[in-house]
Amino acid sequence: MAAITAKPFRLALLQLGGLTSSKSSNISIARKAVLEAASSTPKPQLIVLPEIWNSPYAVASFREYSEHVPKIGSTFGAEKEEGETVTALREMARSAGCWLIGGSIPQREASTDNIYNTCTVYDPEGTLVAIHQKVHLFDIDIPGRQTFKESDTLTGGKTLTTFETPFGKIGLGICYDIRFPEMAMIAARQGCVAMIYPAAFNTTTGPMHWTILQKARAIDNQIYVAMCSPARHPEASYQAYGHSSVVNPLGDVLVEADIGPTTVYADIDVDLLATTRRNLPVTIQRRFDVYPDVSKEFQ
Ligand SMILES: O=C(O)CCC(=O)C(=O)O
Repeated sequence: MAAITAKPFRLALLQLGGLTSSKSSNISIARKAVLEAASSTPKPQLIVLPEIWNSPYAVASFREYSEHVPKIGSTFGAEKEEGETVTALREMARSAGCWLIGGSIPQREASTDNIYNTCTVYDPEGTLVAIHQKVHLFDIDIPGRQTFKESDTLTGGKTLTTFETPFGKIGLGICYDIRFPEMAMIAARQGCVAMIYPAAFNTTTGPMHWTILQKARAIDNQIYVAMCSPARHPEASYQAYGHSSVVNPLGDVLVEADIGPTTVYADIDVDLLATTRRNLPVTIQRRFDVYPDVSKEFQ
């Protein structure tokens, strides 16, 4: 188990409202919210946007709204080909002077023509520091209530993603990824202080599982867990759950939005990570020598 080296930091989750089918208007909404959060006191070090905020959350829209995402390490102003949302996100991070988890956007990979649900992360200079392509695609069918099949348009990512900041290592997932506990466990064991999920649950599975999943990932792994949703929009084809929230390593909900547009803030107390792990030492009591490999059992 990698040691956690982290410093206290403040997290802001932007539950964007008023999103429409206009990408440029959605970018303006995001920019305004990022700059407002950055000018709040105390200033947050890390700002998070929700899942698929620049496009309608609809399988039929992802290709039309998709953009080119350049390579990790690419710097502000250096990429001529990148999509307009990536350029805007770099500029937001720079103007805000904060780390920015840019929610997720549809990404088109030119070499394969695949479309991904992709989260990009920027440092305060606007350098692209991490890219997470949603690994577990949201394909569910609850008859009469919620049916969605991302795999009609999207391809699942093939890698897990963490990134380093001056205040600690952060693990990334996107929405449905939270249902797969291995991702959070691996990130925690690699030294992450938090798992952060841009997300957009719905009004069926949100009330069922949104909070309990965050608590489960937090308690299992003794880390912070955050999910950032868009606000509910009565006219949208997909009704997002809202309720952006942060859960601490003990499983307490530190902050939870309602359904409307808002920004919620949480202070990440790294001492609590150490105390929780000392008092309830499950992280060092795991018996990997006993657990069989069950990865083939359900195939
Ligand atoms: O897991 C769920 O219930 C919702 C997931 C979802 O909405 C998504 O992955 O976009």
